[in-house]
Amino acid sequence: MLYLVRMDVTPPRDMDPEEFARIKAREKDYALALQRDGRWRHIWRVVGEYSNYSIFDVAGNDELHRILQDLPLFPYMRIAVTPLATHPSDLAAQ
Ligand SMILES: O=C(O)CC1=CCC(=O)O1
Repeated sequence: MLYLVRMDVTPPRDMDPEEFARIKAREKDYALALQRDGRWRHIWRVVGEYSNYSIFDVAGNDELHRILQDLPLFPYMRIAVTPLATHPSDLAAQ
């Protein structure tokens, strides 16, 4: 199943910048591993915001929830998930 996910990151004001840099490095490693295995299909920065839009291709809600919950930045994120279905006018679906 495909999901559009928006992640909005709010770094804690009082966190040591070096600690936050370490969390971001772990986040990047985690995201790259999921991109390499094909489950995190795309990630785009939202212009002017500390946010991204991502496309995930996973078995279903439970797998996506586990992936999102294990994000190192999860405690500092608001996440919105939109499940995607095939559009009848999609050329690829003809
Ligand atoms: O910077 C972000 O948008 C949060 C994030 C998700 C994966 C990653 O590497 O950073």
